[in-house]
Amino acid sequence: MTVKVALLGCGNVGSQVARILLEQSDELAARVGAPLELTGIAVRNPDAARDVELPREIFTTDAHALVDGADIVIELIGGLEPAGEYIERALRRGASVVTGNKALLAARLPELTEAAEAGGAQLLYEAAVAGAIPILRPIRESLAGDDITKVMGIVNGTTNYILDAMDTSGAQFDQALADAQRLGYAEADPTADVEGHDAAAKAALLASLAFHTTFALENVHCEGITSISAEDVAAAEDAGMVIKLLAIAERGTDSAGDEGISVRVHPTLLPREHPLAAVRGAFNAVFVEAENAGELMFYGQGAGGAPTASAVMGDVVSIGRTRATQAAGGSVAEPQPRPSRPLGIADAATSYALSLDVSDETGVLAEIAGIVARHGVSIETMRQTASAEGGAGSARLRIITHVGREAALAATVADIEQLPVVKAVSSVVRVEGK
Ligand SMILES: NC(=O)C1=CN([C@@H]2O[C@H](COP(=O)(O)OP(=O)(O)OC[C@H]3O[C@@H](n4cnc5c(N)ncnc54)[C@H](O)[C@@H]3O)[C@@H](O)[C@H]2O)C=CC1
Ligand SMILES: N[C@@H](CC=O)C(=O)O
Ligand code: NA
Repeated sequence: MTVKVALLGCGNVGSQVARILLEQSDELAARVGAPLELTGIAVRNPDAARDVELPREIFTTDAHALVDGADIVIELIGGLEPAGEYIERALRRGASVVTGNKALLAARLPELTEAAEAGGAQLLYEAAVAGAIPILRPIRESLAGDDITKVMGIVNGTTNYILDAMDTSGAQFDQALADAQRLGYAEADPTADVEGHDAAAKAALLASLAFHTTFALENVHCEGITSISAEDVAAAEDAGMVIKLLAIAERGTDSAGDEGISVRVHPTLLPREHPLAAVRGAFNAVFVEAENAGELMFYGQGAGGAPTASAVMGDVVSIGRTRATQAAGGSVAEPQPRPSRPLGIADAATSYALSLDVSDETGVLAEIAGIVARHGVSIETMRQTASAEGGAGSARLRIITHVGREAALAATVADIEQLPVVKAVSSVVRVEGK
Protein backbone atom coordinates (compact mmCIF):
# COMPACT_ATOMS: atom_id res chain seq x y z
CA MET A 1 0.00 0.00 0.00
CA THR A 2 0.88 3.69 -0.31
CA VAL A 3 -0.09 6.32 2.26
CA LYS A 4 -1.50 9.29 0.34
CA VAL A 5 -0.53 12.63 1.86
CA ALA A 6 -2.20 15.93 0.93
CA LEU A 7 -0.54 19.20 1.94
CA LEU A 8 -2.61 22.36 2.38
CA GLY A 9 -0.54 25.57 2.33
CA CYS A 10 3.01 26.07 1.12
CA GLY A 11 4.40 28.96 3.17
CA ASN A 12 7.25 28.93 5.70
CA VAL A 13 6.36 25.56 7.20
CA GLY A 14 4.47 23.91 4.32
CA SER A 15 7.33 24.37 1.87
CA GLN A 16 9.74 22.68 4.31
CA VAL A 17 7.34 19.79 4.85
CA ALA A 18 7.11 19.32 1.06
CA ARG A 19 10.90 19.36 0.82
CA ILE A 20 11.28 16.67 3.49
CA LEU A 21 8.55 14.48 1.97
CA LEU A 22 10.24 14.61 -1.45
CA GLU A 23 13.90 14.54 -0.38
CA GLN A 24 13.63 11.86 2.28
CA SER A 25 11.02 9.59 0.71
CA ASP A 26 13.10 6.39 1.01
CA GLU A 27 13.98 6.87 4.69
CA LEU A 28 10.40 7.85 5.50
CA ALA A 29 9.02 4.77 3.69
CA ALA A 30 11.33 2.56 5.77
CA ARG A 31 10.14 4.13 9.04
CA VAL A 32 6.46 4.09 8.11
CA GLY A 33 6.47 0.61 6.61
CA ALA A 34 4.94 1.95 3.37
CA PRO A 35 5.75 4.80 0.97
CA LEU A 36 4.32 8.25 1.74
CA GLU A 37 3.04 9.72 -1.52
CA LEU A 38 2.66 13.51 -1.65
CA THR A 39 -0.43 13.64 -3.87
CA GLY A 40 -0.54 17.44 -4.14
CA ILE A 41 -0.21 20.80 -2.45
CA ALA A 42 -3.23 23.10 -2.24
CA VAL A 43 -2.27 26.74 -2.68
CA ARG A 44 -3.95 29.95 -3.71
CA ASN A 45 -1.46 30.73 -6.46
CA PRO A 46 0.52 27.85 -8.03
CA ASP A 47 2.91 30.34 -9.66
CA ALA A 48 3.91 32.19 -6.47
CA ALA A 49 7.62 32.24 -5.56
CA ARG A 50 8.52 29.63 -2.88
CA ASP A 51 11.47 29.14 -0.53
CA VAL A 52 11.86 25.60 -1.87
CA GLU A 53 11.94 24.50 -5.50
CA LEU A 54 8.99 22.19 -6.16
CA PRO A 55 7.56 20.74 -9.40
CA ARG A 56 4.83 23.00 -10.83
CA GLU A 57 2.45 20.05 -11.41
CA ILE A 58 2.29 19.24 -7.69
CA PHE A 59 0.27 22.40 -6.98
CA THR A 60 -3.50 22.62 -7.14
CA THR A 61 -6.10 25.19 -6.18
CA ASP A 62 -8.71 22.46 -5.57
CA ALA A 63 -8.21 21.76 -1.86
CA HIS A 64 -11.43 19.76 -1.55
CA ALA A 65 -10.46 17.24 -4.23
CA LEU A 66 -7.04 16.87 -2.63
CA VAL A 67 -8.52 16.31 0.84
CA ASP A 68 -11.03 13.79 -0.49
CA GLY A 69 -8.31 11.58 -1.97
CA ALA A 70 -5.98 11.58 1.04
CA ASP A 71 -5.15 9.24 3.91
CA ILE A 72 -3.34 12.04 5.76
CA VAL A 73 -4.04 15.76 5.40
CA ILE A 74 -1.38 18.21 6.58
CA GLU A 75 -2.92 21.62 7.21
CA LEU A 76 -0.43 24.49 7.17
CA ILE A 77 -2.57 27.37 5.94
CA GLY A 78 -3.22 28.84 9.37
CA GLY A 79 -6.22 30.90 10.55
CA LEU A 80 -9.73 29.73 11.35
CA GLU A 81 -11.20 29.38 7.85
CA PRO A 82 -10.97 27.71 5.41
CA ALA A 83 -8.48 25.63 7.44
CA GLY A 84 -11.19 24.52 9.91
CA GLU A 85 -13.56 23.41 7.19
CA TYR A 86 -10.83 21.39 5.40
CA ILE A 87 -9.75 19.69 8.62
CA GLU A 88 -13.26 18.77 9.65
CA ARG A 89 -14.05 17.44 6.17
CA ALA A 90 -10.90 15.30 6.21
CA LEU A 91 -11.54 13.89 9.70
CA ARG A 92 -15.19 13.03 9.04
CA ARG A 93 -14.13 11.19 5.88
CA GLY A 94 -11.65 9.14 7.92
CA ALA A 95 -8.46 10.88 6.82
CA SER A 96 -6.12 11.74 9.69
CA VAL A 97 -4.94 15.32 10.09
CA VAL A 98 -1.65 16.88 11.15
CA THR A 99 -1.70 20.61 11.82
CA GLY A 100 0.31 23.38 13.46
CA ASN A 101 -2.70 25.64 13.71
CA LYS A 102 -2.93 26.49 17.42
CA ALA A 103 -5.34 29.38 16.80
CA LEU A 104 -7.87 26.97 15.29
CA LEU A 105 -7.24 24.17 17.79
CA ALA A 106 -7.59 26.44 20.82
CA ALA A 107 -10.88 27.72 19.41
CA ARG A 108 -12.40 24.41 18.26
CA LEU A 109 -10.59 21.45 19.84
CA PRO A 110 -13.70 19.68 21.23
CA GLU A 111 -15.52 19.76 17.87
CA LEU A 112 -12.48 18.67 15.92
CA THR A 113 -11.83 15.84 18.38
CA GLU A 114 -15.44 14.76 17.95
CA ALA A 115 -15.01 14.86 14.14
CA ALA A 116 -11.89 12.67 14.43
CA GLU A 117 -13.78 10.15 16.59
CA ALA A 118 -16.72 10.14 14.17
CA GLY A 119 -14.39 9.43 11.25
CA GLY A 120 -12.14 6.98 13.10
CA ALA A 121 -9.22 9.27 12.31
CA GLN A 122 -6.34 10.82 14.24
CA LEU A 123 -5.75 14.53 14.84
CA LEU A 124 -2.16 15.33 15.83
CA TYR A 125 -0.63 18.77 16.36
CA GLU A 126 2.84 18.60 17.93
CA ALA A 127 3.91 21.56 15.75
CA ALA A 128 1.22 23.76 17.29
CA VAL A 129 2.98 24.17 20.64
CA ALA A 130 6.64 25.17 20.90
CA GLY A 131 7.49 24.29 17.27
CA ALA A 132 10.14 21.58 17.03
CA ILE A 133 10.11 20.74 20.75
CA PRO A 134 8.46 17.42 21.49
CA ILE A 135 6.17 18.57 24.30
CA LEU A 136 2.63 17.37 23.54
CA ARG A 137 3.56 13.71 23.02
CA PRO A 138 5.61 13.63 26.26
CA ILE A 139 2.70 15.18 28.18
CA ARG A 140 0.13 12.92 26.55
CA GLU A 141 2.12 9.69 26.60
CA SER A 142 5.33 9.74 28.65
CA LEU A 143 3.72 11.52 31.63
CA ALA A 144 0.36 9.74 31.36
CA GLY A 145 1.09 7.84 34.57
CA ASP A 146 2.01 10.94 36.57
CA ASP A 147 0.10 13.94 37.87
CA ILE A 148 1.18 17.25 36.34
CA THR A 149 0.84 20.21 38.70
CA LYS A 150 2.33 23.07 36.67
CA VAL A 151 3.49 23.92 33.15
CA MET A 152 5.44 27.14 32.63
CA GLY A 153 7.30 28.20 29.55
CA ILE A 154 8.40 30.48 26.78
CA VAL A 155 6.16 29.33 23.94
CA ASN A 156 6.31 32.18 21.45
CA GLY A 157 9.49 32.54 19.40
CA THR A 158 8.70 35.94 17.94
CA THR A 159 8.26 37.70 21.27
CA ASN A 160 11.26 35.95 22.78
CA TYR A 161 13.30 37.06 19.76
CA ILE A 162 12.11 40.66 20.22
CA LEU A 163 12.69 40.76 24.00
CA ASP A 164 16.11 39.12 23.61
CA ALA A 165 17.15 41.60 20.90
CA MET A 166 15.99 44.51 23.08
CA ASP A 167 17.94 43.08 26.04
CA THR A 168 21.19 42.16 24.30
CA SER A 169 21.62 44.74 21.56
CA GLY A 170 19.25 47.49 22.67
CA ALA A 171 17.37 46.89 19.39
CA GLN A 172 14.12 48.75 18.80
CA PHE A 173 10.87 46.79 19.06
CA ASP A 174 9.83 47.45 15.44
CA GLN A 175 13.16 46.43 13.94
CA ALA A 176 13.30 43.23 16.01
CA LEU A 177 9.74 42.36 14.92
CA ALA A 178 10.61 42.96 11.26
CA ASP A 179 13.60 40.59 11.64
CA ALA A 180 11.40 37.92 13.26
CA GLN A 181 8.95 38.22 10.35
CA ARG A 182 11.74 37.95 7.78
CA LEU A 183 13.06 34.82 9.52
CA GLY A 184 9.64 33.11 9.29
CA TYR A 185 8.91 33.07 13.04
CA ALA A 186 5.95 35.45 13.14
CA GLU A 187 2.32 34.64 12.40
CA ALA A 188 0.81 35.97 9.16
CA ASP A 189 -0.63 38.74 11.36
CA PRO A 190 2.11 39.36 13.97
CA THR A 191 -0.43 41.00 16.29
CA ALA A 192 -1.17 37.43 17.41
CA ASP A 193 2.43 37.14 18.59
CA VAL A 194 3.05 40.52 20.20
CA GLU A 195 -0.35 40.73 21.92
CA GLY A 196 0.18 37.27 23.46
CA HIS A 197 -2.73 35.59 21.63
CA ASP A 198 -0.49 32.94 20.05
CA ALA A 199 1.03 32.08 23.44
CA ALA A 200 -2.46 32.07 24.99
CA ALA A 201 -3.70 29.53 22.42
CA LYS A 202 -0.68 27.33 23.19
CA ALA A 203 -1.26 27.76 26.93
CA ALA A 204 -4.87 26.58 26.52
CA LEU A 205 -3.69 23.50 24.62
CA LEU A 206 -0.98 22.75 27.19
CA ALA A 207 -3.44 23.14 30.08
CA SER A 208 -5.99 20.89 28.35
CA LEU A 209 -3.50 18.08 27.82
CA ALA A 210 -1.64 18.46 31.10
CA PHE A 211 -4.80 18.49 33.22
CA HIS A 212 -6.88 16.05 31.10
CA THR A 213 -9.57 18.62 30.46
CA THR A 214 -10.77 21.17 27.92
CA PHE A 215 -9.49 24.58 28.91
CA ALA A 216 -11.23 27.32 26.91
CA LEU A 217 -9.11 30.05 25.33
CA GLU A 218 -11.43 32.71 26.76
CA ASN A 219 -10.38 31.65 30.27
CA VAL A 220 -6.69 32.34 29.59
CA HIS A 221 -5.60 35.69 31.04
CA CYS A 222 -3.52 37.30 28.26
CA GLU A 223 -1.14 40.27 28.21
CA GLY A 224 1.35 40.80 25.38
CA ILE A 225 4.64 42.67 25.14
CA THR A 226 3.58 45.83 23.31
CA SER A 227 3.77 47.91 26.48
CA ILE A 228 7.34 46.79 27.27
CA SER A 229 9.71 49.67 26.64
CA ALA A 230 13.48 49.88 26.25
CA GLU A 231 13.47 51.49 29.75
CA ASP A 232 11.68 48.45 31.24
CA VAL A 233 14.27 46.16 29.67
CA ALA A 234 17.15 48.33 30.96
CA ALA A 235 15.61 48.52 34.46
CA ALA A 236 15.28 44.73 34.53
CA GLU A 237 18.92 44.42 33.56
CA ASP A 238 19.96 46.80 36.35
CA ALA A 239 18.10 44.61 38.81
CA GLY A 240 19.83 41.44 37.55
CA MET A 241 16.61 40.30 35.87
CA VAL A 242 15.30 39.69 32.38
CA ILE A 243 11.79 40.16 30.96
CA LYS A 244 10.23 37.09 29.32
CA LEU A 245 6.73 36.45 28.02
CA LEU A 246 5.66 33.39 30.02
CA ALA A 247 2.74 31.05 29.61
CA ILE A 248 1.80 29.50 32.95
CA ALA A 249 -0.78 26.80 33.67
CA GLU A 250 -1.10 25.48 37.20
CA ARG A 251 -3.44 23.90 39.64
CA GLY A 252 -4.49 26.21 42.49
CA THR A 253 -7.31 27.21 44.78
CA ASP A 254 -9.56 30.27 44.86
CA SER A 255 -10.23 32.47 47.90
CA ALA A 256 -12.90 30.01 49.08
CA GLY A 257 -10.35 27.18 48.95
CA ASP A 258 -11.96 25.50 45.93
CA GLU A 259 -9.57 23.85 43.48
CA GLY A 260 -9.17 25.10 39.94
CA ILE A 261 -6.71 25.74 37.12
CA SER A 262 -5.04 29.08 36.51
CA VAL A 263 -3.78 29.75 32.96
CA ARG A 264 -2.11 33.05 32.13
CA VAL A 265 0.25 34.72 29.66
CA HIS A 266 2.09 37.89 30.62
CA PRO A 267 5.51 39.55 30.58
CA THR A 268 7.38 38.36 33.67
CA LEU A 269 10.63 39.35 35.37
CA LEU A 270 12.98 36.43 35.90
CA PRO A 271 16.31 36.41 37.74
CA ARG A 272 19.14 36.04 35.22
CA GLU A 273 20.19 32.75 36.85
CA HIS A 274 16.81 31.16 36.12
CA PRO A 275 17.06 28.54 33.32
CA LEU A 276 14.28 30.26 31.34
CA ALA A 277 16.28 33.52 31.41
CA ALA A 278 18.93 31.83 29.26
CA VAL A 279 16.47 31.01 26.45
CA ARG A 280 17.62 33.22 23.59
CA GLY A 281 16.36 34.28 20.18
CA ALA A 282 13.39 32.35 18.84
CA PHE A 283 14.10 29.38 21.09
CA ASN A 284 11.37 28.12 23.40
CA ALA A 285 11.51 26.16 26.64
CA VAL A 286 8.80 24.53 28.73
CA PHE A 287 9.08 23.51 32.38
CA VAL A 288 6.78 20.77 33.55
CA GLU A 289 6.30 19.92 37.22
CA ALA A 290 4.76 16.57 38.04
CA GLU A 291 4.06 14.85 41.36
CA ASN A 292 6.50 12.02 40.80
CA ALA A 293 8.81 13.09 37.98
CA GLY A 294 9.54 16.41 39.70
CA GLU A 295 10.82 19.15 37.37
CA LEU A 296 11.39 18.52 33.66
CA MET A 297 12.54 21.01 31.06
CA PHE A 298 12.03 20.81 27.30
CA TYR A 299 14.07 23.18 25.13
CA GLY A 300 14.50 23.82 21.42
CA GLN A 301 13.51 25.84 18.37
CA GLY A 302 9.98 27.09 18.86
CA ALA A 303 9.50 28.65 15.43
CA GLY A 304 10.83 28.65 11.88
CA GLY A 305 10.03 26.62 8.77
CA ALA A 306 12.36 23.62 9.07
CA PRO A 307 12.13 23.15 12.87
CA THR A 308 8.34 23.26 12.76
CA ALA A 309 8.33 20.89 9.78
CA SER A 310 10.27 18.42 11.93
CA ALA A 311 7.39 18.27 14.42
CA VAL A 312 4.85 17.95 11.59
CA MET A 313 6.79 15.05 10.09
CA GLY A 314 6.97 13.25 13.43
CA ASP A 315 3.18 13.21 13.53
CA VAL A 316 2.94 12.20 9.85
CA VAL A 317 5.24 9.21 10.37
CA SER A 318 3.34 8.15 13.46
CA ILE A 319 -0.02 8.22 11.64
CA GLY A 320 1.50 6.68 8.50
CA ARG A 321 2.79 3.75 10.52
CA THR A 322 -0.60 3.20 12.13
CA ARG A 323 -2.23 3.24 8.68
CA ALA A 324 0.36 0.88 7.21
CA THR A 325 -0.09 -1.48 10.16
CA GLN A 326 -3.89 -1.48 9.74
CA ALA A 327 -3.53 -2.15 6.01
CA ALA A 328 -1.16 -5.03 6.72
CA GLY A 329 -3.77 -6.52 9.07
CA GLY A 330 -1.58 -6.39 12.16
CA SER A 331 1.96 -5.19 12.00
CA VAL A 332 4.50 -3.81 9.58
CA ALA A 333 8.16 -4.73 9.63
CA GLU A 334 10.41 -2.68 11.88
CA PRO A 335 12.82 -0.60 9.80
CA GLN A 336 16.06 -2.52 9.36
CA PRO A 337 18.84 -0.82 11.32
CA ARG A 338 21.56 0.53 9.10
CA PRO A 339 25.01 -0.90 9.76
CA SER A 340 26.90 1.47 12.06
CA ARG A 341 30.60 2.24 11.75
CA PRO A 342 31.99 3.19 15.16
CA LEU A 343 34.56 5.97 15.11
CA GLY A 344 37.35 5.66 17.69
CA ILE A 345 38.33 8.48 20.03
CA ALA A 346 41.15 9.49 17.63
CA ASP A 347 38.49 10.55 15.10
CA ALA A 348 36.36 12.50 17.58
CA ALA A 349 35.89 16.17 16.71
CA THR A 350 36.60 18.26 19.77
CA SER A 351 38.61 21.18 21.03
CA TYR A 352 41.19 21.28 23.81
CA ALA A 353 41.84 23.69 26.67
CA LEU A 354 45.52 23.37 27.68
CA SER A 355 47.40 24.86 30.61
CA LEU A 356 51.18 24.88 30.25
CA ASP A 357 53.96 26.08 32.55
CA VAL A 358 56.66 27.46 30.31
CA SER A 359 59.95 29.35 30.70
CA ASP A 360 59.22 33.05 30.57
CA GLU A 361 61.59 33.86 27.70
CA THR A 362 61.34 35.19 24.16
CA GLY A 363 60.50 32.79 21.35
CA VAL A 364 58.42 30.39 23.49
CA LEU A 365 55.13 31.40 21.97
CA ALA A 366 56.50 31.11 18.45
CA GLU A 367 57.82 27.58 19.16
CA ILE A 368 54.46 26.45 20.48
CA ALA A 369 52.58 28.12 17.63
CA GLY A 370 54.90 26.34 15.16
CA ILE A 371 54.06 22.90 16.58
CA VAL A 372 50.37 23.65 16.62
CA ALA A 373 50.42 24.79 12.98
CA ARG A 374 52.45 21.73 11.91
CA HIS A 375 49.64 19.47 13.14
CA GLY A 376 47.00 21.50 11.31
CA VAL A 377 45.45 22.61 14.60
CA SER A 378 44.40 26.21 15.07
CA ILE A 379 44.33 28.26 18.23
CA GLU A 380 41.21 30.15 19.27
CA THR A 381 42.67 31.94 22.31
CA MET A 382 46.05 32.06 24.08
CA ARG A 383 46.49 33.84 27.39
CA GLN A 384 49.67 34.25 29.41
CA THR A 385 49.78 34.87 33.17
CA ALA A 386 52.47 34.61 35.85
CA SER A 387 52.76 31.02 37.08
CA ALA A 388 52.69 30.23 40.79
CA GLU A 389 53.23 26.48 40.22
CA GLY A 390 56.07 26.75 37.69
CA GLY A 391 58.24 28.86 40.05
CA ALA A 392 60.33 31.94 39.29
CA GLY A 393 60.95 32.65 35.60
CA SER A 394 57.83 30.68 34.65
CA ALA A 395 54.69 31.73 32.89
CA ARG A 396 51.32 29.96 32.70
CA LEU A 397 49.90 29.68 29.17
CA ARG A 398 46.25 28.86 28.69
CA ILE A 399 45.36 27.82 25.15
CA ILE A 400 41.97 26.98 23.73
CA THR A 401 42.04 25.37 20.28
CA HIS A 402 39.43 25.42 17.57
CA VAL A 403 37.65 22.15 16.89
CA GLY A 404 39.97 19.54 15.39
CA ARG A 405 40.41 15.79 15.16
CA GLU A 406 41.37 14.31 18.52
CA ALA A 407 44.39 12.53 17.02
CA ALA A 408 45.86 15.85 15.80
CA LEU A 409 45.17 17.58 19.12
CA ALA A 410 46.74 14.74 21.12
CA ALA A 411 49.83 14.66 18.85
CA THR A 412 50.17 18.44 19.27
CA VAL A 413 50.15 18.11 23.07
CA ALA A 414 52.67 15.25 22.94
CA ASP A 415 55.08 17.38 20.85
CA ILE A 416 54.56 20.45 23.05
CA GLU A 417 55.44 18.36 26.12
CA GLN A 418 58.83 17.52 24.54
CA LEU A 419 59.84 21.19 24.11
CA PRO A 420 62.66 22.13 26.50
CA VAL A 421 60.94 25.45 27.24
CA VAL A 422 57.84 23.62 28.45
CA LYS A 423 58.17 22.71 32.14
CA ALA A 424 54.83 20.96 32.43
CA VAL A 425 51.51 20.47 30.70
CA SER A 426 49.43 20.91 33.81
CA SER A 427 46.02 20.20 32.32
CA VAL A 428 44.26 19.13 29.15
CA VAL A 429 40.47 19.28 29.19
CA ARG A 430 38.19 18.90 26.19
CA VAL A 431 35.77 21.77 25.45
CA GLU A 432 32.28 21.47 23.94
CA GLY A 433 29.53 23.96 23.24
CA LYS A 434 31.63 26.82 21.89
N1 LIG B 1 6.18 29.76 11.14
C1 LIG B 1 6.35 29.16 12.29
O1 LIG B 1 7.41 29.27 12.93
C2 LIG B 1 5.28 28.30 12.87
C3 LIG B 1 4.03 28.25 12.31
N2 LIG B 1 3.05 27.46 12.87
C4 LIG B 1 1.73 27.40 12.30
O2 LIG B 1 1.82 26.78 11.03
C5 LIG B 1 0.84 27.31 10.14
C6 LIG B 1 1.54 27.86 8.91
O3 LIG B 1 2.47 28.85 9.31
P1 LIG B 1 3.47 29.51 8.25
O4 LIG B 1 3.93 28.48 7.29
O5 LIG B 1 4.45 30.28 9.02
O6 LIG B 1 2.48 30.51 7.53
P2 LIG B 1 2.63 31.22 6.10
O7 LIG B 1 1.77 32.42 6.13
O8 LIG B 1 4.07 31.34 5.73
O9 LIG B 1 2.00 30.10 5.14
C7 LIG B 1 0.62 29.89 4.95
C8 LIG B 1 0.41 29.69 3.48
O10 LIG B 1 -0.93 29.32 3.24
C9 LIG B 1 -1.36 29.98 2.07
N3 LIG B 1 -2.82 30.04 2.04
C10 LIG B 1 -3.64 30.94 2.58
N4 LIG B 1 -4.92 30.63 2.32
C11 LIG B 1 -4.90 29.48 1.62
C12 LIG B 1 -5.90 28.65 1.06
N5 LIG B 1 -7.20 28.94 1.18
N6 LIG B 1 -5.53 27.53 0.39
C13 LIG B 1 -4.23 27.22 0.26
N7 LIG B 1 -3.21 27.98 0.76
C14 LIG B 1 -3.56 29.08 1.43
C15 LIG B 1 -0.69 31.34 2.13
O11 LIG B 1 -0.65 31.93 0.84
C16 LIG B 1 0.69 30.97 2.67
O12 LIG B 1 1.58 30.65 1.61
C17 LIG B 1 0.10 28.38 10.95
O13 LIG B 1 -1.05 27.77 11.52
C18 LIG B 1 1.09 28.75 12.05
O14 LIG B 1 0.44 29.20 13.21
C19 LIG B 1 3.29 26.68 13.97
C20 LIG B 1 4.52 26.69 14.56
C21 LIG B 1 5.60 27.51 14.06
N1 LIG C 1 4.56 32.75 15.55
C1 LIG C 1 4.90 31.64 16.37
C2 LIG C 1 5.28 30.48 15.54
C3 LIG C 1 5.28 29.24 16.27
O1 LIG C 1 4.32 28.80 16.87
C4 LIG C 1 6.07 32.01 17.27
O2 LIG C 1 6.64 33.08 17.06
O3 LIG C 1 6.38 31.24 18.18
NA1 NA D 1 6.09 20.98 19.60
